[in-house]
Amino acid sequence: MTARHVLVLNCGSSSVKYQLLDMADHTRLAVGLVERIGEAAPRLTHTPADGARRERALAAPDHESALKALAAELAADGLGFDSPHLAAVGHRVVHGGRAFTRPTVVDDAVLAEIERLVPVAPLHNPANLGGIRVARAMNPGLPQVAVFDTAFHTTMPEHAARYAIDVATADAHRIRRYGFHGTSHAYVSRRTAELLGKEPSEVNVIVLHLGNGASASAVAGGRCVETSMGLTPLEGLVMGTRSGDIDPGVVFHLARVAGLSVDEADTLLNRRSGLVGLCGDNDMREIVRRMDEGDDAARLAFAIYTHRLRKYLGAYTAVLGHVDAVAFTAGVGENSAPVRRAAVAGLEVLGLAVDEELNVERASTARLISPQYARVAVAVVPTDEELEIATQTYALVTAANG
Ligand SMILES: Nc1ncnc2c1ncn2[C@@H]1O[C@H](COP(=O)(O)OP(=O)(O)O)[C@@H](O)[C@H]1O
Ligand SMILES: CC(=O)OP(=O)(O)O
Ligand SMILES: [Mg+2]
Repeated sequence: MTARHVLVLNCGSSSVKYQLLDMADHTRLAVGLVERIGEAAPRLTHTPADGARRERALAAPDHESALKALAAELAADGLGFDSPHLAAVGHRVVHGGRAFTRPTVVDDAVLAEIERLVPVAPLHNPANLGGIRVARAMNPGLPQVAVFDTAFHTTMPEHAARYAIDVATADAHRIRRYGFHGTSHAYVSRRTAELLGKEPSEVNVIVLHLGNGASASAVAGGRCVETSMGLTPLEGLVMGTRSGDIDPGVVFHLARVAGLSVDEADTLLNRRSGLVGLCGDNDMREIVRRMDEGDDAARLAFAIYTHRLRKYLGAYTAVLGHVDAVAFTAGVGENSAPVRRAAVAGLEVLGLAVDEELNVERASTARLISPQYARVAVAVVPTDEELEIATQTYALVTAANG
């Protein structure tokens, strides 16, 4: 019997998302979420293959008890960490620095390197590490594979990855553009090539991953050459709660004039800025609804968000020289026709336009929304980070065993 199930774990600071996939046909055997870890009233939601959702409150003050609880749910269906069908656990690890350019089977040296990267990803890597350690303890014989958000971006040329700051300081503290959401950018750029009937090596694609976190990438012939997130996931596009691009002088001003500590400035820019800072909401559905009712704050937030997208489309067109497609993905990119319309508005000069009838259609599969005559294809391409993590994990462990 071949073990061909892969459990994918995405451990965030206050949540654990998980999926169990059968790699023979990519069916989801279980999908679940533990949320509000370390906060009041943590909850677990578990949906097995038959769709009969189970929910329960959880006394989970930490990631360890969250993982034990999700393992118990899986075990109840005979799919626990000791299942003979389970080939590996694939972990989303946000920061892999420059060391990790591909998925990696975790051993003590790999754990130590991920730990070494905590100072450049203090919000993400500790939770990712916790997930790996607990999963390993639950079944020490099972391969644990780390799949890094940063890996896809390690092909960026130095002139895109380096900031124009003192080189010695940058090197001493590993300050450079790493980029994130790489698993999604890789998957979506590949799917976009497929949609065009081409090989990834034949096309240049701009991917706009617009979820709660949001980032853009320029992908030339299947390789990332530029991306909007930087040392941390704070740079670039306007996000749900993060500011994206800002004059670094703002931070000095907040410290010297507004009297904020470094941690307070960090919290302001990461958690109380972006859409939520501008209008009090970070859900794009709510913002569009308020805008339609004439709400000025919502209208301005939407305008700032989409203005930033147009700037990046222009910049990345210049970086790539020739663009075959722009792909919208993640929660906002896949679902918000108004955002897609506004993001390309006025960019006919770049060959960009959407066909409004196609744009407002609702579908869950990859599709083109540009008019037939358009020079550049505009596409909506649903991302699937879990499937991509599972695929990379399975490929690695089957190659190792074969
Ligand atoms: N139908 C919709 N219309 C507009 N925006 C939507 C819709 N559905 C989801 N979203 C947006 O998607 C966001 C979440 O995106 P998602 O990719 O799931 O985020 P993440 O994985 O980063 O948590 C929500 O904050 C919401 O703004
Ligand atoms: C890196 C990052 O921004 O991730 P997320 O979108 O999951 O917050
Ligand atoms: Mg997501």
